[in-house]
Amino acid sequence: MLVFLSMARLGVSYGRNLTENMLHPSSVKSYSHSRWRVLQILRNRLESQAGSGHPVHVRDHFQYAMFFLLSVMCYGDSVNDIQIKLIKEVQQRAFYNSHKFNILNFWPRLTKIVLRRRWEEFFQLNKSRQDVSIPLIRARKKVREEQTSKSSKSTKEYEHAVSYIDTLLALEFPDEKRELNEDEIANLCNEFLNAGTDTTSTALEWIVANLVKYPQIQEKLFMEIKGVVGNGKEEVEESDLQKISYLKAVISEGLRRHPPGHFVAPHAVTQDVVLDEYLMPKNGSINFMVAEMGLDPKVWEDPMAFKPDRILNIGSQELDITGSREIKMMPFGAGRRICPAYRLAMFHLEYFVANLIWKYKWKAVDGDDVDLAEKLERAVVLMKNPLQVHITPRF
Ligand code: HEM
Repeated sequence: MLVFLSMARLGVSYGRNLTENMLHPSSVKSYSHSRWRVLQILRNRLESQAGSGHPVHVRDHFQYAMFFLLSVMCYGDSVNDIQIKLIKEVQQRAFYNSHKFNILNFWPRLTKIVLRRRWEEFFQLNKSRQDVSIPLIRARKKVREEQTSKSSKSTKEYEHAVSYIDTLLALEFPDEKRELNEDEIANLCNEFLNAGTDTTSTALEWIVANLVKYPQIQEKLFMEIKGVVGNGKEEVEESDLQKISYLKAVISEGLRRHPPGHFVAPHAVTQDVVLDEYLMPKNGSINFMVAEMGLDPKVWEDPMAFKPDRILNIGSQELDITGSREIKMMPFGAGRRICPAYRLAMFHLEYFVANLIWKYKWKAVDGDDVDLAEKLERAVVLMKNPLQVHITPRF
């Protein structure tokens, strides 16, 4: 457990900074090839299920797409389909079992005796993640060394894209004068994938669910995309996205109404603070009710409704989702510990929503309304009844 806790600290001080660096717009741009590749894979998966005549269950396809994309950003472009499936399998097993291990944080000396089996299970699970991660780290290291020794002349931008591992391999602890070891790198990769995949794929499912439930909003979005992209193009390109203001409004409204996490990670109070006559003592643990904020009727009129126009109507003062000017909603947290990948997540949501709506008409399964009931699954709030749809190619 000590290993686990020290990695949590590493995650804060180093992992966070590095995640921010590699998610800088200039690094993100070099992944456009991978995004296009993942979009093709996602479309093939959706179409092959639609072709069977059965409704399409989107969740697994969306999760797979996000695992694929973030695995490439983490381990480099050479990870293959089989490896992605393995990464997804071990990451999800760890994620869905994580609640069982919280208790091990308390009195480790005692739990090592009375909960010996659970400790074994925890180490086993951790080992299975490392067994998948470490060969990928070594493979990436080799690719990088080969690229450097050949001083590769490839003009393909994606072959030079900096992966998360590259940034970790280049790191040296200033005080200890040592590099990160493989276990530490693997743990930071686990954090990267864990924090980024289910959150983004869940947000995608909620947003598409609302576009299925409200076909007039879906149609409006389609027409707005058409106005920018024009006829005859297969892809909504990344440079098109920022021109479609209704798209950003749909995504923001989706995150307001259905933030994937209803809380942020626990924070600590650094000094005694009195708020509304309540004392929050120094070192007290504190959290924020993210979902409640987005549904506050004092801030949002008719808060339960899905109305992207309300975001457009905010006007010239664009909605601030980072909480730097005001806090009306904070799906990514706010302040110093805001999600380091919030721009990337917004960008992925815009890219996939735009391209999926551009390519297909999405309809509810005959006679069914879309049920927006929620279910808490570990830290993420999912659709209780996973979305099922019919899709028809538009062109
Ligand atoms: C819609 C998608 C996403 C949502 C809603 C989301 C939301 C959040 C929230 C609420 C936090 C906690 C902030 C706090 O404690 O104050 C967080 C932290 C974090 N997120 Fe995201 N996130 C998303 C996508 C991503 C992606 C794609 C990545 C990585 C590629 C990522 C990496 C992280 C990391 C590493 C942390 C921990 C940062 C720290 O320890 O300071 N997230 N995210």
